[in-house]
Amino acid sequence: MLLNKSEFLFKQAQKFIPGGVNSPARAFKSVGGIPVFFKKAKGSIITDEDENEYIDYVGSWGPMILGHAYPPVIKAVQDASFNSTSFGAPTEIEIKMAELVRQMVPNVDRVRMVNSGTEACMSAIRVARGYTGKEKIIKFEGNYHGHGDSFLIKAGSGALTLGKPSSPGVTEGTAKDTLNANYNDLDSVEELLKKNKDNVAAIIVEPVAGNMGCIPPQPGFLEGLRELCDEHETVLIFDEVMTGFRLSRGGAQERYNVWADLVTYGKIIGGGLPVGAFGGKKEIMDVVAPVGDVYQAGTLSGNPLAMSAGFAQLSALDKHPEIYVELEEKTEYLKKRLQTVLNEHELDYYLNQVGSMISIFFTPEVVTDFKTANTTNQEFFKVFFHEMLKRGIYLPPSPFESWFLSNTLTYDMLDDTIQAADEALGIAKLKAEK
Ligand SMILES: Cc1ncc(COP(=O)(O)O)c(C=O)c1O
Ligand SMILES: N[C@H](C=O)CCC(=O)O
Repeated sequence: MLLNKSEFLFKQAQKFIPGGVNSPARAFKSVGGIPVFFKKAKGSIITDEDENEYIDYVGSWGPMILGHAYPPVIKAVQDASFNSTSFGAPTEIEIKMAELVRQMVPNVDRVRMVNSGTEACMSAIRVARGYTGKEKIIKFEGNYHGHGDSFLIKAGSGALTLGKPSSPGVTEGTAKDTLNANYNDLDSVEELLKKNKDNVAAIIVEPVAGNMGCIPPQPGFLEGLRELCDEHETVLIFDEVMTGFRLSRGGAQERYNVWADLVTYGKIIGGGLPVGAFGGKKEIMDVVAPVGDVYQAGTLSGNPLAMSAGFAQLSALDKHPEIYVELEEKTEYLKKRLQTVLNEHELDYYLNQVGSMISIFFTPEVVTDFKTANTTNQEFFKVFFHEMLKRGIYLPPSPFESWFLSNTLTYDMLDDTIQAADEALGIAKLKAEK
C-alpha cells in the first residue's frame, strides 16, 4: 500500500497548521507514522488521496452511523444550501429539529443548539452552576467532555486533593472547581460530595465511556449517580456526545433507563456537520438567556445546513429503530469472531462492547476504569493498528478510542476485518515475542 500523497500532504500541512492537523486525535501520535489523508467515502468504505480503500471503524469519530454520504443527508444539505448557508436569525428547521429531539428523548423539554460537543458540555456546566448557585463540578478520570478549560483537569496526587490543569493555559483557579472521581466507583463520588458539601453544581459523566476505549457502566453505577445527585441537589449531566442516538433512539438514557437532568449531544445529531446541543428539563433550561440570565450564544448556532443534515439523519433513526437491532447484531458478530481469533493467538485481552461501540484492550485485567484501561499494551496496539491499516482496515489511531460501527457495514466486510485481525494479531504477537 502506497501512501505517497498522504506523506506529501502531511509535510505540506505541517507548514501551515499546528502539527498538520486541526484536531490532535488525527495526528497518529499514539500509533506513530503518517496520518492518512482522505478524499472521499461512501457507506463504510473510505478512500485516501492515494486511492487506497479502507473499511471504516472511525466513522468521523461517531457521526456516520448511517454510513458516509448517506443520500438523505447529502440531499438535505444541497437543498438547504440553495436558500443561503446562514441567516443568523430563526429558521423553521430549528423547531423541527428540537421537536424531533424531544420525540426521541422525552426528558429533553428544551434544547439549545451549538456547534460542537465541547460547546455543549461547557454550556451545560454553566447552566448547572447558574441553576444551583454552586461552583464545583465532578467529572470522571478518563472521561472526555471536549477541550473546555474546566474539563482539562486531572486528579491531584490523592483522590481527594485538588485537581491540576492537564494543559498549559488552564489556570489553577479553574482547576480548583473541577473534582475528579473514579469511573464506576460510587464511593469516590460520595466522598467528594461529602467533602464539598453544598457546593457541587453538577456531576458530568459519559454514561458509556468512549474516550478511554469503550467502558460500560457497571450495574448500579448510573442509578447510584442519579440517587446521589437527588440527595445532594446536584445536576446530573449525561454527556451523550458519543452515545446519543447511537445506543438507542433515546441514547444511553433509554438503554439504561436512567434519566439525567441535562444531556449533551454532538456527532450523530449533526449528520457529520459541526453540531452540538444541550438540553433537559424545562425548569433548568429556563435559566438560559434570553429567558434567564445564564448567557450562552452563537452566531452560527442552529445553522440551516447543519440542522438539515442532522434532521435528515435523526429522522431516519427515528423512523427505523430496527437499525439499532441490526447494528448491535453486527457488533456482537464482530465481537464473537474477534474473541475466537484472540483466543486462538492465546493473547491477553479484554473486549468491551455496548451497542455499536467496541474496544479491545490488550491486557489480562478486567477493564472498568481509567486505571485498568491504562494497563493495555500500547506497543502491541501500535503494531496491530498499522498491520490492520495495511490490510485496508481503518481503526481509531489510539488504543483509548472506541470503534464505531455503521449499519452500512456488511457481514462480508466484518469477515474481511476478522481475516485482517487474524493476520495482524499474528504479526503483533511475533514482534512482541522478539
Ligand atoms: C463524550 C464526548 N464529549 C465531548 C466531546 C467533544 O466534542 P467535540 O469534539 O465535537 O468538541 C467528545 C468528542 O470529541 C466526546 O467524545
Ligand atoms: N476522542 C475524540 C472524540 O471523540 C476524538 C475526536 C477529536 O477530538 O478530534
